[in-house]
Amino acid sequence: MPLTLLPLPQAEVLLDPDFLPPAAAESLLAELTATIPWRQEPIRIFGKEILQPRLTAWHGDPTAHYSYSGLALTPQPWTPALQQLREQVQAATGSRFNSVLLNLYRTGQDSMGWHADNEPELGPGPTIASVSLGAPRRFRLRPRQPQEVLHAPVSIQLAAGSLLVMRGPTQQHWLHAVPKTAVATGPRLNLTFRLVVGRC
Ligand SMILES: O=C(O)CCC(=O)C(=O)O
Ligand SMILES: [Fe+2]
Repeated sequence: MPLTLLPLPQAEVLLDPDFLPPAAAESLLAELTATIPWRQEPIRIFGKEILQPRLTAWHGDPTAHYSYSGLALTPQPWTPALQQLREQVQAATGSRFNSVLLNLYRTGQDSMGWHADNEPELGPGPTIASVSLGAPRRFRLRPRQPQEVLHAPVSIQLAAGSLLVMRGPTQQHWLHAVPKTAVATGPRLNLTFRLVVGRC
């Protein structure tokens, strides 16, 4: 199925629920879970140091430096599996990416809080392409200023093999999150492909 534009104001969010065939999604999940050097990074929240509620990794071109929630991330090199997925995602989106952030949500207790991917390194109106593997989880979107963008929060079930694209004004006007769930949930692995532009 092709990418389909979701009818959201001040946003360009596209979804292909069947980007990867189930068998390909499953073998990629097994390979990445086993071979990626996963880390649980500390972050500062309200002046307090805690560990992120998920495992992460950052891979990309050597020039794609990035900071994320106060962390300075130097990319690990592309692995053959990540490079192949990058090419598939580039072909499907018509966009170029030089890095990928991987998030491993080990159980339903792992999560990602409300945020926008609006770091200066991504430039204005960034395109972010998100591939999900493993257990389905709810991806939530809500307007940053509900009095300006009149729309209720949106909940999208991101299942294994799905491709979600956020581009154009999305990060400027909307926030997104992956909330915890009390439902017993196996691991979910998400990859967000990004284009980091150099700072001068
Ligand atoms: O896990 C997801 O679906 C979202 C990940 C995300 O928002 C991010 O990496 O910035
Ligand atoms: Fe994000």
